[in-house]
Amino acid sequence: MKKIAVLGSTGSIGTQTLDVISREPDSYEVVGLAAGNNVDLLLEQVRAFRPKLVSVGTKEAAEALKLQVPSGVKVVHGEEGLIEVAAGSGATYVVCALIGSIGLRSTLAAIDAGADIGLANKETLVTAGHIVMQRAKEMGVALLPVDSEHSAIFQCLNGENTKAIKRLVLTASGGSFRNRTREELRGVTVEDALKHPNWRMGAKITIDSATMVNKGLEVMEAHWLFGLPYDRIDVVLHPESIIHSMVEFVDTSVMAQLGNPDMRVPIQYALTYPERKPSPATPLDLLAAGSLNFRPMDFERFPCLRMAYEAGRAGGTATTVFNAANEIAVARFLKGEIAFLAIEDIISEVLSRHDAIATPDLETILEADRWARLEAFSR
Ligand SMILES: NC(=O)C1=CN([C@@H]2O[C@H](COP(=O)(O)OP(=O)(O)OC[C@H]3O[C@@H](n4cnc5c(N)ncnc54)[C@H](OP(=O)(O)O)[C@@H]3O)[C@@H](O)[C@H]2O)C=CC1
Ligand SMILES: CC(=O)[C@@H](O)[C@H](O)COP(=O)(O)O
Ligand SMILES: [Mn+2]
Repeated sequence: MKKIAVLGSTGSIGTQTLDVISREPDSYEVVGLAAGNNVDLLLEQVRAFRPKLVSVGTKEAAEALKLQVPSGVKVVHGEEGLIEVAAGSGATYVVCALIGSIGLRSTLAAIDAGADIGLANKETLVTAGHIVMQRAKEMGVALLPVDSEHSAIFQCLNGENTKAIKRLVLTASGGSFRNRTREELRGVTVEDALKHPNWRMGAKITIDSATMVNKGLEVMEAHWLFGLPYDRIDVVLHPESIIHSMVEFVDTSVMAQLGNPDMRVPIQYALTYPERKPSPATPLDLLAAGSLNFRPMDFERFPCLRMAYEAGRAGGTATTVFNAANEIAVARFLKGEIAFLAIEDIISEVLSRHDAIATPDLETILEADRWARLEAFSR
């Protein structure tokens, strides 16, 4: 039986993780849950899964929750609370499903505690990929990708020698505005931006998908997970989101992983690897799908993806700053403070004011993250 902690249990990935877990109650024991503000849903989860340790965003929320949880459940809060659930709940497997670089320190804490990691929180790798990968290697823990593209690549690789890989091809749906010109992006609303054509996800990643920042973060995530340089990681537009990504090998063979868009499949694979189990997802019917389409990526139309490659190639704190500036810009767009196109302007301006530091230590990364957030607030 796996002892599981879920960081971000009330979110899109967190709730789907608990759905997967609830279908195999004899295989998992939930020992820790962590959330932000959604105390009501967290309380429901506590009642259903009976973890011993839970964390919420604030002290006030923790005080309220303490009055309602069954006796014996310890309630903690804040980033230290996340770290306690990650490293002090007795979990042997931690699902990192927080949104944003707030997931970095708790993911590192889980690795240091020797837990295997199911990693959805891509911002952690973008922010500090060299530290996370090195720490996982030193601790001998598995870092299993949850993100659909990286799970697809992981499944296609299936133990192949990295030397046999020619390139990775990440598929991109194009997001909510894929059929609009740049001119047509002026004045788009938050509501429109939140309508992803294929996936139902949290708000931040849905906006990232529309700006193509999500694919940029995923290129960086692939760089760290699979150890390939940026010129061997490509992106292709695939509006159906049925091929989740591909690997081209040196002998010209291409392996692809296909399936209907349903995150419970990669979540479950990360939990059961190397085994496969039946899934509640709807089986793929290629005859019903009819055709699969592909278009080249247009870096003029999606400048955030170009900036992501540039930041990735610059390396060091450039990717930290790219991510942090984007997090603030997206939060401001969601609050209605800035226009959709201002997201890319903010990322560009903040990056242009930053001199990247190569191979930064954790404190340097946290400092770059703080600096970029302040800069992005003031644009
Ligand atoms: N959703 C998807 O289908 C996919 C998501 N991913 C990645 O997975 C990660 C999670 O995404 P998603 O599930 O969509 O995000 P959501 O916004 O739906 O969920 C985020 C979770 O993190 C919690 N959280 C946010 N801030 C804090 C904080 N400061 N302290 C404690 N908890 C916090 C939220 O708690 P609360 O709601 O209680 O405030 C919630 O549980 C992201 O990195 C995303 O890029 C990758 C592939 C697909
Ligand atoms: C489900 C998942 O993994 C998301 O990251 C998804 O990839 C978003 O789709 P696009 O970024 O391709 O629109
Ligand atoms: Mn993805």
